[in-house]
Amino acid sequence: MIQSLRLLNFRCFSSLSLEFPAEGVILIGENAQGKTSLLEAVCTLIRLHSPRTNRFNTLTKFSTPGFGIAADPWGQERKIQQTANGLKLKVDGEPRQSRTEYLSDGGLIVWMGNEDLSLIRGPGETRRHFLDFLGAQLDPKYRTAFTRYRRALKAKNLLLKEPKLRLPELIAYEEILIDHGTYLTETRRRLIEDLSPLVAAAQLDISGKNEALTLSYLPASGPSLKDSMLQARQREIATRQAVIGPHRDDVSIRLHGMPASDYASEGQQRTIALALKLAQGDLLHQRCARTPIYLLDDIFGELDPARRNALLNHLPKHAQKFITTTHLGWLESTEGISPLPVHQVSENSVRKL
Ligand SMILES: Nc1ncnc2c1ncn2[C@@H]1O[C@H](COP(=O)(O)OP(=O)(O)OP(=O)(O)O)[C@@H](O)[C@H]1O
Repeated sequence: MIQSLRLLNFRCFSSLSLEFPAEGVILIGENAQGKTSLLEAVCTLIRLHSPRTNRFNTLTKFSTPGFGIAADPWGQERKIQQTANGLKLKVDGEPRQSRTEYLSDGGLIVWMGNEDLSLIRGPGETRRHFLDFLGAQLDPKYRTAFTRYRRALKAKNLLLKEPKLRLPELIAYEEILIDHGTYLTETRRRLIEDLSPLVAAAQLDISGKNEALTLSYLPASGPSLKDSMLQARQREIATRQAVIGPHRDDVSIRLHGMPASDYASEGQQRTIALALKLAQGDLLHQRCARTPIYLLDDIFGELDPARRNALLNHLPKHAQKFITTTHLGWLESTEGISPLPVHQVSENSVRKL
């Protein structure tokens, strides 16, 4: 839970200091006023990750040298500062030497936005990203394996592009990829097993219908990543790119046994996307001591009252919610949310209504 948030040169905000109640807040404003940026700041501070970009530099306000975010999630004082010399991290005034160390006792986030539809319609990358964001929150070793795998994959791909084959180096990178890739593959398989019943339950909750929703993991390798990689080596050398490994995994999402991307209606696809994110939160809530913070970016205007109410009722009772919206037309027909205070975001400043 966050009680106070301070921003310096973050996106469109020069300097901002806000207080939030335990139950959360509704942030209302016209387009391009900074609503999403506020949610992004919370996500970045807690998970060192922005759902909108992989490049921290883009978070810095134009023409300023760097940004800062500070807040007090779960009673700790956390601060991150992006400077010309990189990212500086502090918890309760003490520097944290690495992102892994900073995240080791950090908090949990569930982000829900309209772009979640791409979990159903988009490329495999979006579904891998969904698993990675969850995996890294549940298990710090997952994040380490992911980072090392990605680094080794980049090096292997560069090596495969060299005019002359350097086999011993290629084999050395393959060993790193097999080691960390196997951890990622096994963890992702378990995540899908654990998520499956939760997604089906959330789907039932939101749609109100018994629509059979199933998830299955589609690894881009056989039962042994090592065997698959060895078998593919000649092909990878010929095509000059690494084609085997968790960077090519996918997740199959089926409604009534048919691929949801091709057969589900737009409304059903939206419901499935919500169910996936709710299940993500349910798993975090079940497994971890802390309740996730829910960042809901402009999704309520799009939902009918029944689905909106079902979604809100599904969230853990004491979860803090940050909800952005461009209008409050939906609020009257929504149960269980009226005590949330409303803050107006306008021209890069925020005031309580
Ligand atoms: N690095 C940056 N420096 C300064 N301004 C930025 C930066 N990045 C984005 N902006 C601007 O910040 C403003 C707020 O963007 P944000 O996405 O937070 O708005 P929003 O209120 O969520 O809008 P919408 O309702 O359209 O989603 C936009 O005008 C955007 O162009």
